[in-house]
Amino acid sequence: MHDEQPIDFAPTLEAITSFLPLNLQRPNLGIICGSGLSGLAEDFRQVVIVPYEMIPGFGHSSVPGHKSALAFGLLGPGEGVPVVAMLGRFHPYEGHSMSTVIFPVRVMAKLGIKDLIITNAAGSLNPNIPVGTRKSFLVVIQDHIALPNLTGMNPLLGPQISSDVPRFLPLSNAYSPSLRRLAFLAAHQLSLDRSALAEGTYAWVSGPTYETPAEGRLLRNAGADVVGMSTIPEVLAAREAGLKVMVLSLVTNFVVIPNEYRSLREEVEAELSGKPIEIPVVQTVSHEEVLLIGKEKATVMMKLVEKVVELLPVG
Ligand SMILES: O=P(O)(O)O[C@H]1O[C@H](CO)[C@@H](O)[C@H]1O
Ligand SMILES: Nc1nc2[nH]cnc2c(=O)[nH]1
Repeated sequence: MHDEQPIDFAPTLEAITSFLPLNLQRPNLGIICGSGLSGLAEDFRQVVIVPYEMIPGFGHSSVPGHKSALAFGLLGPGEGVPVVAMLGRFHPYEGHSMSTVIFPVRVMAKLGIKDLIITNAAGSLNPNIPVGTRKSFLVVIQDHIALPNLTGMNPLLGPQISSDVPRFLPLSNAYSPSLRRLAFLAAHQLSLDRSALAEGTYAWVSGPTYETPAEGRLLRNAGADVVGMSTIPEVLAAREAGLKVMVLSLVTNFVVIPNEYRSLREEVEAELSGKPIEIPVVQTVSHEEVLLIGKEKATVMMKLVEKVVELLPVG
């Protein structure tokens, strides 16, 4: 599952830069576009698209709503900031190894990015974080719970990629306070409703199944606000490389976490006594719903990211 050989980035970096004009070769900022959020790159100027299939070491993103390409371009006012965006990411549930999942982040770090904005679609575990149907609900992630990390599936397991990276990476400050502040400042400057941007904890699960009600309760009781199947491997790789990280989750659905189960015994007994009771419809989540909300609400995410870029200190 983990590479034993030191990683040779040279062929990957050479392949990528061969597509790029000089001014895009050293991006300052990386953006990872989550499910349905690849539209984030539509506002790039002087855009150059490099398909993953042209990049040695990159996998193929097989999830609907994830394109499979890097987009380079300029974002923000004036000359613009050179940025690189992943239009589609890799998830372990697709069958990608952890090293493939985090490889693009390591490559973006080698290209020179200093900050990484990671976006995702996520399910809400917190009744105070509603789902983006009419309004948009974004969550600035301030912490995470990664059950795979605690159970022998940490993406950084394996030999150190170089002696420059820490063997024991501290994660108490994984989510950059300065970037998180910028998100709230940006929301204020865009006059977003206060309730449109929350702060919360992301739970990483492997997927591809969505949560059972009991799993949802477990994660909620453990302190998570939203849950998804991505992001944390990328956060770890970014922190290992010394990047500043901000994560924005677009809440696409509620995770169903009833406190009580309906009693089938009572239902059957009522039926037998001739007084059938109303059977509630059990809600389920689907990736189609995730993509629909993602598509509808990506604009707000995009505006917020653009405003953050505008507010980023120069240099
Ligand atoms: O986290 P992203 O890739 O945005 O997508 C989320 O949506 C998919 C499930 O609908 C999962 O991949 C989950 O992680
Ligand atoms: N695990 C998980 N991932 C998601 N991605 C979008 N919604 C969800 C969800 O409800 N659960």
